[in-house]
Amino acid sequence: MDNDVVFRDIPEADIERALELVYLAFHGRPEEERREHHRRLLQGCERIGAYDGDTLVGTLCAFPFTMSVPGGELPCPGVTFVSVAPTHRRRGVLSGMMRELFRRCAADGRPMAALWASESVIYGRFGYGEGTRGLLVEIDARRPLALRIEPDGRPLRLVSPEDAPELLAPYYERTRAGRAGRIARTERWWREEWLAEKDSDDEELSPPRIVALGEPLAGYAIYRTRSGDEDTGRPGVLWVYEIEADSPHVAAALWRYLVSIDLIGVVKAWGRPADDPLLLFAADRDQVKVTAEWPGLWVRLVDARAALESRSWAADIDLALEVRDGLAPGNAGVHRLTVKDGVASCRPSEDAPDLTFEVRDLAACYLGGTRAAHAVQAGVATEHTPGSAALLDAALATGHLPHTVDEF
Ligand SMILES: CC(=O)SCCNC(=O)CCNC(=O)[C@H](O)C(C)(C)COP(=O)(O)OP(=O)(O)OC[C@H]1O[C@@H](n2cnc3c(N)ncnc32)[C@H](O)[C@@H]1OP(=O)(O)O
Repeated sequence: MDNDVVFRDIPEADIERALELVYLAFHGRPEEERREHHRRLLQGCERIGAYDGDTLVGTLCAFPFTMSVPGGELPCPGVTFVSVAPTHRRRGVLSGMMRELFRRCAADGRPMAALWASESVIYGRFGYGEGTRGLLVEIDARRPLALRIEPDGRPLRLVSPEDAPELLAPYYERTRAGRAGRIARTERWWREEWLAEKDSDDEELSPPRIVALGEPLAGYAIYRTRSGDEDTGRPGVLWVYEIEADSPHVAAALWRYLVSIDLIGVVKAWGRPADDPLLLFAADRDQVKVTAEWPGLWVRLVDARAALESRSWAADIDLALEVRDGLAPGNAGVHRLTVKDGVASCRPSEDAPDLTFEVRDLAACYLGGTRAAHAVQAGVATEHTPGSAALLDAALATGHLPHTVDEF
């Protein structure tokens, strides 16, 4: 650790310096409109800086999110704008900022943190585990979508981006309760992150289009399109940003609509969950292909006992869990997890452990997306009492896999 570096709040007056450091680290040179957007985001964030004397050499910011967990929700810093000056790399600056974040979380009762990683290799060492996975689904749109089920026959309607938050936000809140890993979206988040006129990564894309089905709303999709190029033969592309539906029949109607739009050769959906019903109700899996897969949200249990007590459980259980954690000392050791009539208690224990996890693997299991038995089979967790991983999995089971497309 670099002893000359101190970790403290980045005051408002240093936001401009923080942005310069972030652009330096990410090799960016955004236009003023984008910088202004970043400025506003940073103003709303908790901001931890690493200062070498007066020089800002590291930033770690966090959105004050509330995140769904099975059966409830938790306050959850959404870690973002992480950067270290090229002159100060690999001297423990990020490690120091992370420790400072965990110290603050433990002090003010925030049992978990989450982030999206620029590189998957970085955050496991800090105890973050893969909380959600995303699939890239590509659909050949030169022919109608072949379906095994009947699509909902009710009419579809287009909704303007201006009117969309009022219609979609209450619906999204309901889906959030059924899927762990989803943040509560503010009106500003809807307008600036979801429904902005321009896509920040690809300005060639159309404004967002919103299609809705049902009154009251039974499902919606948000998408953008890019026209094809006759000279090069590049097909028109439709990017699905979000699709949510009450039933597989509503989902089928939305997907069929998206695939049937004229002058579009391919529909691509980014970050779909592995349990997307489309993958089962599509009649021709040569038409609907998963072409990539990656970790989405990385989750950190800063106070594992509080986090375990805060989620719902699918079965009663009584196990001694050993957790290995070098960065959040309160987590390290054996904890007796008892779930009775759906209510969990988790206490420090002297018992011999039934299972041993690194905190990152416990975090991966926490939202329900990774099975403890897989962690044992992969050799990254140890089962001391035969059958205990299966018992834990039965208790952790959720109706839907955790999933989010809110990248931050
Ligand atoms: C949530 C987000 O914002 S994701 C964005 C992350 N930021 C970026 O990718 C911007 C460019 N990169 C950077 O600014 C820096 O390299 C950072 C922030 C990734 C790392 O900062 P550093 O201060 O160098 O990390 P630090 O010195 O604390 O590293 C701790 C350990 O992680 C390892 N590590 C850090 N970054 C990386 C990496 N990109 N690849 C592999 N290992 C890494 C270090 O080697 C070190 O390992 P050790 O403990 O075995 O010695």
